[in-house]
Amino acid sequence: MDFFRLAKEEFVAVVTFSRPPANALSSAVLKELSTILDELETDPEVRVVLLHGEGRFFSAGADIKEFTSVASAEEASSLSRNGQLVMERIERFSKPVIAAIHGAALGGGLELAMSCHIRIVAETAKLGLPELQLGIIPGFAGTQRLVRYVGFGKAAEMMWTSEPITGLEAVEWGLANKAVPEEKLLDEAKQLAQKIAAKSPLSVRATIELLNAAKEKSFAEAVREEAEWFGRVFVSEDAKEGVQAFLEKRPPVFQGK
Ligand SMILES: C/C=C/C(=O)SCCNC(=O)CCNC(=O)[C@H](O)C(C)(C)COP(=O)(O)OP(=O)(O)OC[C@H]1O[C@@H](n2cnc3c(N)ncnc32)[C@H](O)[C@@H]1OP(=O)(O)O
Repeated sequence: MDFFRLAKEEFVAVVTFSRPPANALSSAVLKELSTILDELETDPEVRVVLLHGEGRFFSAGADIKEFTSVASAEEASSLSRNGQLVMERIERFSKPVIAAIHGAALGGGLELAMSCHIRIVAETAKLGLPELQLGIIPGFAGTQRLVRYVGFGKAAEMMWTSEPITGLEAVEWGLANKAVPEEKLLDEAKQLAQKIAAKSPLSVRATIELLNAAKEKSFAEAVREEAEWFGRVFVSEDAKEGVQAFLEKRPPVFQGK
């Protein structure tokens, strides 16, 4: 691996993005991230993925230096589509993906963070979509995900001014779950990851599918799916264990079966 390091701690895979100086998202980075996701998806020892950046930033976005070799509209569209597919893969990943964001998550860096299921931010982190400053637009689905988190007006303002918001503002605006002092960021994110990893991977997976269903299906269709998932999960060994543990007044131990 050239751009990421992987450490597994008690069902949590900590994925460290390390591409100095800015953790810029080149095509090669996106390809490697995809390969890592393939590996983590089938690893039974991994129940939650925690993504963070090494160095000064989570990620300063797509690799601007790479843009100079993009010659045509078709090539640029394909760069955008390729990034969108990786982001979509993360949003649909069968295990929770948490982003721990410090320094800056700008452009593609914020688009990556927005495709994760949960964002924990450093209070002082800067989050923004500054692409219009470069005379371009967000291309890794940022125009669509940002508006879902913060609404039309704030999304428009963030893009049109190119000005980032702080981690604290991101929580106020609904873009991040929790803001903490930067020195506590990784610990807080790991604690959250551990809490989720203690749940049954089957019920967690079902909720990811259902949360994503809200994105594209009608309410009626999605709640029908909820009932189907409810049935599937209800007859699992983990469901028996959860109920038994409650009755025996002890914490459940889930096996993912
Ligand atoms: C479809 C997706 C599209 C996109 O994502 S477009 C990109 C959107 N992102 C941006 O526009 C952010 C660009 N970067 C910045 O605004 C600033 O940088 C920062 C705020 C992140 C940091 O500013 P400061 O602390 O003054 O540092 P520094 O000297 O500007 O950057 C440090 C080194 O990092 C490189 N760098 C920063 N961002 C990128 C990037 N997105 N792609 C490639 N390189 C980047 C710089 O060039 C420099 O490098 P060197 O030390 O060699 O001069």
